[in-house]
Amino acid sequence: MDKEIEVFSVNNLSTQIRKKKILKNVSFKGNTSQIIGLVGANGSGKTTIMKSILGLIKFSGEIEISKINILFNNHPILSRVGSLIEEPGIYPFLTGREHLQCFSILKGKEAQSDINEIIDQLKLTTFIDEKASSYSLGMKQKLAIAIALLNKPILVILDEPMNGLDIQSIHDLRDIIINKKNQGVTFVISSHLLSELEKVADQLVIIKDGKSILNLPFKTFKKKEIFCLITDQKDKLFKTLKFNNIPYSKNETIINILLDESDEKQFLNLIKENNIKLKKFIKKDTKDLEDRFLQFIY
Ligand SMILES: Nc1ncnc2c1ncn2[C@@H]1O[C@H](COP(=O)(O)OP(=O)(O)OP(=O)(O)O)[C@@H](O)[C@H]1O
Repeated sequence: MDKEIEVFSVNNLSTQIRKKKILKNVSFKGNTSQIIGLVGANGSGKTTIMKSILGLIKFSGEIEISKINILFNNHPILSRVGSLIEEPGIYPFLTGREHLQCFSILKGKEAQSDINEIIDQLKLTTFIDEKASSYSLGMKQKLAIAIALLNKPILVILDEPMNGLDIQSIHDLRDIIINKKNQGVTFVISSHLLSELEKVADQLVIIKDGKSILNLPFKTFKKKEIFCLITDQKDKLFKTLKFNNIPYSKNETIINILLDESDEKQFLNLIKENNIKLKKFIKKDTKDLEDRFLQFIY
């Protein structure tokens, strides 16, 4: 399978709710068999991004799935997109199987085998014929994931899919995601469980205050060092960082950058060449992935 085929793209996505800017020029994309991990603090804008891709809210910018433009309320390609956003919408008076039947757009034998395969893979057999009113939080979550995987989607969007799942179920879900990815499905998954996300995601997109501040392979994020900088010539520094494709995050005073350790000297030369004076330049010690994430974005 050709892994370079683009499945979706988000370009300069911006949204506002009652004059409050929520998303600011977010851009990223996903190819066939790629899993994009969306990570960010509470309220950073992950769910809003997912809702925009699904055409559920108004936005400016451009979103394409399979080269077809997604607009608010006009999204013909979405029959090929599975999603779980926020609370799973489950009807208490229907059984799990009836939910799957309602949401299936396939017909006859194809629909039946799609439903049976998903029940099997997600290990839903013991409760799928019970009414959903008797389901625990985790069971509802599993059913909602099953609905998202119905209809042989090309793209699956999962907002916090591990919510409420036990250890075995998280393990099973991971296997299913990887299995589907190997069959060519693209995923966008948000999670606060970095160590879980790391096990499946290829690409890491970090969202901070409605902006995509980092978009790089997960492995690269793990490998690179974080350096902390302070300068009075911020604009000049940002220009240099952008021009040289050096990932950075910033707050009022501090700028964090990601570099290969071996590139430290080269970077300092670059700073010199651009006549930028640094007041501080130190390598941060990071214990693990979580610490690395916290030190980079805050
Ligand atoms: N319906 C709404 N009305 C007003 N503000 C909203 C609405 N929906 C979202 N927001 C605001 O948009 C911002 C982004 O919210 P969003 O739910 O996208 O964040 P998130 O990254 O998914 O957060 P979490 O990790 O807590 O789920 C927040 O500041 C939130 O308060």
